[in-house]
Amino acid sequence: MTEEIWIVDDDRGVRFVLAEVLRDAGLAVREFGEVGSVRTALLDARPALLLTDVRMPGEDGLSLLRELQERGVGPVIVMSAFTDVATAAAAYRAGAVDYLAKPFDLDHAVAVVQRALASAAAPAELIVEAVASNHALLGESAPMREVFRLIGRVAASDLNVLITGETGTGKELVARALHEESARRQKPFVALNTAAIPSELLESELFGHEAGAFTGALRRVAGRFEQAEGGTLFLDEIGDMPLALQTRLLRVLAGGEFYRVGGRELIRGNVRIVAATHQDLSARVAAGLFRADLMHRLDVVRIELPALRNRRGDIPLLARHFLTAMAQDLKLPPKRFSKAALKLIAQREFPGNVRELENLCRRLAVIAPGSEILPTDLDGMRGAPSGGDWTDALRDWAAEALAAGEVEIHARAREALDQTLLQAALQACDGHRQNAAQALGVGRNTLTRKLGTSRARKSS
Ligand SMILES: Nc1ncnc2c1ncn2[C@@H]1O[C@H](COP(=O)(O)OP(=O)(O)OP(=O)(O)O)[C@@H](O)[C@H]1O
Repeated sequence: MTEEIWIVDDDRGVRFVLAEVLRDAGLAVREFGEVGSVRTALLDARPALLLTDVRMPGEDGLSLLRELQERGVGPVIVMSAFTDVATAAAAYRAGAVDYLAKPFDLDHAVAVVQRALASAAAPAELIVEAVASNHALLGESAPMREVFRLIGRVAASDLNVLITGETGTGKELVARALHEESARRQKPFVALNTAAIPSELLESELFGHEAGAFTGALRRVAGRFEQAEGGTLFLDEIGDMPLALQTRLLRVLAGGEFYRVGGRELIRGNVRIVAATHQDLSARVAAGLFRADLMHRLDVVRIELPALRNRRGDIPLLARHFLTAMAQDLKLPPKRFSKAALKLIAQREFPGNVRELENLCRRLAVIAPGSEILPTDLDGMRGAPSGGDWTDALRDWAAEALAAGEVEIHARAREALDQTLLQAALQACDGHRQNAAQALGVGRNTLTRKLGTSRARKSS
């Protein structure tokens, strides 16, 4: 008998089109509208592969998935319209080999099924196929799918995680997702930014203090460790932690016990540590600024968040999400991006990463006049001054001029700079010298003199 693909979905339409396209691909298919009938069928048959929706009336697909996992039935591919990191992580935890975000492209669905069948003999590598959502952590690029996969894998464990990535790449969101996906989710998630707190206060901030421990300590205060009891403590910018405190933290992590500042009572804590840094921690270790043993203790699992410029594929999804969310938050009429505007945005550099994109969308939601955002709305809306383009060109020019043995290149460059700025300002101010001088932040006389020099040069 040909081995069958089983499709479990309460939506008859989805079952129908999926079954059709799989049959067209030469596969045998059997359809189920609910979990109960799958259970009955399992009494005398086994599928080659099972595709199941996660949310169905009555029993859901995830409990079926767990059950199949225990009985060694698989592989299973999960389908869901709730394509957030939480659903993806839960699916992988329960043993799914792949994930299809609804609505899915049918060719893509066939490819995913064929790939799962091909690798069914070998232990399947878990891949998030397409995760797009209106939940917190968004992304559909390959590097972000890898991040989701890691979150799904390690969230349930108590392993310490180190999240690295440039500023604004979403490190705190990942820390929260790790917490939300863990058994600790009912307990507190406590965040502490090590760089934002003066070093002399950091110890009592972390471990708390007793009344009278230092001047001004009137009452006993619980530190972040105690506040996070049973939950997750997120230590942001860990690379900036002073060395003395690193030693103390290491001892606490090794022994699981600590004293409040000025206290005698030994406190035993049960806290999962998730740390983050935008710095190269190994370089800090090499420079003697960070303890190697502490790094190893924190860096049990590492999640590296890619810079936004290295996952430009995520920009349209994020931009649309931020624009809609901002309009909703601010109770403004909804706006959307024109294709051309979105294309321009996706080409930007974003040194401030997702945070910078979020800020840009916030401004567009408020400022752009029409309901459709056009390329012209982006004029003058730099996330951060780039400067990169022309200074790069200047550097190349200088390198060439020097290589060619030219002299007095500084004077020539200054002259070119002055003239370029002057002409741009005059043009912007319709030739009005006083306004142009003001716009540039130079005196009118300076402007006239500089214009004079250029004329004198040209006529000589
Ligand atoms: N993948 C993402 N999906 C949706 N929002 C995101 C994503 N990544 C970042 N953001 C948003 O961008 C902003 C910055 O994210 P977050 O604070 O997590 O970055 P960070 O890496 O911790 O930054 P820093 O190093 O400066 O503390 C937040 O408002 C966050 O909600």
